[in-house]
Amino acid sequence: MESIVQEHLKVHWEGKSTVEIYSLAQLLVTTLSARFFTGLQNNNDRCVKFAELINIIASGLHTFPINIPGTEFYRAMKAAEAMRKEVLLLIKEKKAAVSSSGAKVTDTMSHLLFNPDPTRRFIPENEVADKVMGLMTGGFHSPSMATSFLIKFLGENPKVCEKVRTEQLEIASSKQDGENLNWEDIQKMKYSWAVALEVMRLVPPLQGTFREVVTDFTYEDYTIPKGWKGYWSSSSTNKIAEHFPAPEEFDPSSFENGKAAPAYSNIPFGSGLRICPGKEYARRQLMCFLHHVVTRHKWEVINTKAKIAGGLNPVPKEGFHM
Ligand code: HEM
Repeated sequence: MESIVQEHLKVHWEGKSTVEIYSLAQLLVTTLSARFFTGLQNNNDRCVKFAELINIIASGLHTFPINIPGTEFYRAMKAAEAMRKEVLLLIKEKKAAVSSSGAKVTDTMSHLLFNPDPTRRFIPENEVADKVMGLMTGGFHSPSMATSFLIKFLGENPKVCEKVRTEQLEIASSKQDGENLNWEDIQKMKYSWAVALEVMRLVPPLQGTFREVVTDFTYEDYTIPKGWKGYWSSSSTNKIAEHFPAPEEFDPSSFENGKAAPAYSNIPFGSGLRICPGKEYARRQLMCFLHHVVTRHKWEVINTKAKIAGGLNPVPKEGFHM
């Protein structure tokens, strides 16, 4: 992960006077997903293509399912077809590489292809492609949003940024030259994580999603019958004044020194049985990027009044320029 993050910063940040963090974050998370979920590495062109396709697929996820030309859903279906072709090609290439050279298997796709499932069945290629696409799509918008907004808030709050930098420099100074960050280092990034939690509280990367009501219940005199669909919203749950006295203000101290918000009061990753399975991966990714960016670069936000489009994810339409 670290070598990909460092290479990304070298190519896209070093020596640049301005960067647009939103599209760069999309490219970074796709490059990481491509590496860990498919084994693809050192192939920027294919990652750029994946990022373009996933962007279209993700935009079609919460749209009305009318599959006719001109609709967002139609575009998403077309992008999903193209993506499936790409992933099936990667599967073919991987099988050829493994049978010709016995290449080492260190990614999710290989694991799914070359190991039987618990019922001793080998998973068909199409199903493997589905799972890989699900992971790459799930791991696209939310982590790239979180990364972009984290960088934006730090650019707008220099004192907080300086405190994050001090924490990260301390961790950097405890490492040997070239030594990778490990999970203990990530856990030491307490203030940095508090800042990330506060950013995701204010701007949840995923605004909410649906649940089916499994039993009749009454809430505030309304009876909700079994079978109805409910929508839970992190953007309103995270701003209840009882838990966050100034809910609209950016104040990382709410989570500082390991302070935890009461259960279910800050739910950027959802909660319960369907809580985001990529939560710890996302934390590692966010903290690893933050470590390297803050110890090498200083930035401020150019388009502080960037418009954010609502929807499934909050999208900065013109990006965030730093
Ligand atoms: C900052 C980063 C992320 C945030 C804020 C986030 C947020 C969420 C939220 C709110 C949900 C819905 C949970 C629920 O219904 O209770 C979810 C589900 C999901 N996330 Fe994430 N996510 C992030 C990163 C990732 C990553 C990196 C991956 C994949 C590697 C991922 C894969 C998924 C999947 C597959 C689901 C569906 C789980 C299910 O329905 O059982 N997410 N995520």
